[in-house]
Amino acid sequence: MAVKVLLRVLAGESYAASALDSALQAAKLPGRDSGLATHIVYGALRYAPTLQAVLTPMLTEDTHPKVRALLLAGAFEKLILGTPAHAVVSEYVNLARDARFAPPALVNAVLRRVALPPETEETRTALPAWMIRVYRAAYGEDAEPVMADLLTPQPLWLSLSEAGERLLEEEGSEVFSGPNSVRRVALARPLRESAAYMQGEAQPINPASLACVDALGDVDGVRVLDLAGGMGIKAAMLAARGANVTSVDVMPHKHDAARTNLARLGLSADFITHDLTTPLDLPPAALVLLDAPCTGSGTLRSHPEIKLRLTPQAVAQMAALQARMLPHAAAAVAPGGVLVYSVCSVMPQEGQDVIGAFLAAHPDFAPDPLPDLQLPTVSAGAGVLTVPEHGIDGFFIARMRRLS
Ligand SMILES: C[S@@+](CC[C@H](N)C(=O)[O-])C[C@H]1O[C@@H](n2cnc3c(N)ncnc32)[C@H](O)[C@@H]1O
Repeated sequence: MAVKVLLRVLAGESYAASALDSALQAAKLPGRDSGLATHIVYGALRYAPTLQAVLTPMLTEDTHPKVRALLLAGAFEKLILGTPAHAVVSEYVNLARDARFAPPALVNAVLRRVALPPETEETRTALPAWMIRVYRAAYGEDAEPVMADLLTPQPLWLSLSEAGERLLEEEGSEVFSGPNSVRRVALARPLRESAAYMQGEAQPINPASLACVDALGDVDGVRVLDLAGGMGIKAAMLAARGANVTSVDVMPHKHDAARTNLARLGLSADFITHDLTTPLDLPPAALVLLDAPCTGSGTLRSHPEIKLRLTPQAVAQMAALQARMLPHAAAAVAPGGVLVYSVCSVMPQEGQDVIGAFLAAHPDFAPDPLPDLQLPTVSAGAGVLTVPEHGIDGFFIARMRRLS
């Protein structure tokens, strides 16, 4: 199952999370087996650049993607997970033969021979040189532990009410501490089957994602525009804090998912379908959040496949889209009001550069001090970057005030 999921993700057909989720739901594996399948999929993707560097010279250009996916999983088990080599070889040869996935003799030869490459920065971090430079520039001395952390399994973060915490513990889940109202949780059963989730007492959210909401300050009783609101994770947090939320996104099906999720949480918001690269015809609001579409480069621990696809050209394209959306978000801010811009990316082009160019062209806006985000951050131009360590995502967050 892990190999089939890897095949879909490597072909660019799906993100790992959704491909794995549907495969796990269909397969109904016992808990330990689904844990192992999850570990193989994410681990193989996290280490893929390093593992592919040693596998590729042993293959030919026309080696089938199925064979590549199978060998990637096998190499991960042998070289990173530390499964005994003879067990990996025999299991993957059987799999290749029984599932008709690959020529067994090839699998046997490659998995016997494959070994870790000599250590360089790139093989150690499983990141391309240009991304290593981005991490070093953003985090300085902290870059090394940050990049090491990106290779480890991602914890589950839940925003929990007291009742939610109690319900999870009653089911045998472990609830650990966490920043803000978010807790790190080790689940005893799938989240969607837990009473806490079904009763609307738990919402998955990364602490850095919640920090974007924190950046708005006190929202209780305030009308808030949640621009690029997507499936409404931040809209839910805003509504839970008493905001009167209008969520805008270009994709109507995301509104449906957001409405369903808000209803589960006993919350509500208004939804507007609109392309934010064009003017937004809404009365100005005191608080506006633009959580812009981005490359997701700050989420490599939970979405390791992103690093396999990301190119400097894709970063530039995303930055151009963000720069087109920001002035329309700004026009929706009432005089004296606040605009928060956030992206789950650590690329300077999508964060500080977009904001720097915006502020230079809009003298009616000025950087405004951020409230305490309760997370480690480093400064990045007129905003901050959260430090993507210990399972916290890397977000760029800037807060600006409209002066007139
Ligand atoms: C980072 S996601 C938003 C996540 C969301 N704020 C949340 O917390 O759940 C970015 C969103 O931007 C939306 N988007 C992309 N291009 C857009 C456009 N031109 N106009 C409006 N929304 C757009 C995408 O559909 C996506 O939902």
